[in-house]
Amino acid sequence: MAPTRSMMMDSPSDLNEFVMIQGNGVKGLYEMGLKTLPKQYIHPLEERMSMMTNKVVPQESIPIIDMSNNNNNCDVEDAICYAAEKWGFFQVINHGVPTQALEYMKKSEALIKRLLNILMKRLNVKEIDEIKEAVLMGSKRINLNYYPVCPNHDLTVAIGRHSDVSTLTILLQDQTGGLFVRTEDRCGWIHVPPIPGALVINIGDALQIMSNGRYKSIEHRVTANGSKTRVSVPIFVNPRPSDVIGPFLEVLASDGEKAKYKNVLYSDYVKHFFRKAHDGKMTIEYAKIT
Ligand SMILES: O=C(O)CCC(=O)C(=O)O
Ligand SMILES: [Fe+2]
Repeated sequence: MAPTRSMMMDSPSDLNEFVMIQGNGVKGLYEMGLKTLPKQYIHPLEERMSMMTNKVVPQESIPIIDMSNNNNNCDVEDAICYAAEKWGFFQVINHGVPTQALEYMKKSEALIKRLLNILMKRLNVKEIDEIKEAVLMGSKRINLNYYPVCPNHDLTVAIGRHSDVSTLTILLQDQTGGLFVRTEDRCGWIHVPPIPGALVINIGDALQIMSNGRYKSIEHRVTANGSKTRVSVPIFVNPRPSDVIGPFLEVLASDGEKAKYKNVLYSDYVKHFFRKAHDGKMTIEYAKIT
């Protein structure tokens, strides 16, 4: 029997050629009509959501913050800073950003600045001057993530456990669901339910470092789905590659706090992240003072 296209996909080099080099992605595999998951995508047992060690905690939920609550701006600021300190993840509604793609990218700038102003004020950074603005949001990247329907979806993950290397990430997701955030005790996962019109905000490693650990960059992952496709559009707000990041002096000066992280060149930090497969929160160890 002549080998079929799907049989060829069992060979790691053919699969790599088709998905990566020819740029077809996993979308190409889906369109080919594969009925079973190529074995290279099968994840070890301990990474699968079906395992007890990965239990979903349905009663927990990340905060949902109404940004239009202008009568009491202090409440909005408190809610954002508390969410950034405790959860590292929150959803915002009534944020003033249109959610149609191109407009979303253009108009997100004002929301990013508002969030960073609020978060900086709490760190004793009174003003975001040009230098601070560059280090906080000097470069941005937008991704368009398409997650096709996946055969044997329980044997794999769509995106493995990781934390983002950004300052902040702003994410627009469709109504499929599947994004999970690590619980504080690290024993379970909390689903981030799609809310029409909402944006998901998370703190990235760069802001965890610059805030000397006050704001948390939390591990998250995306599960594969056996019946529905999923689309998400994250905007990663980053320092520039040439920036050196470390705890802000204002944070350390406030109460003589000791630096938990050393100064690192941001491009080195990002290189370190991409040097290995997604592995939870391991990247930040690179900047930790031990
Ligand atoms: O698609 C999602 O919900 C999350 C994507 C993500 O975590 C990432 O691109 O870093
Ligand atoms: Fe992420």
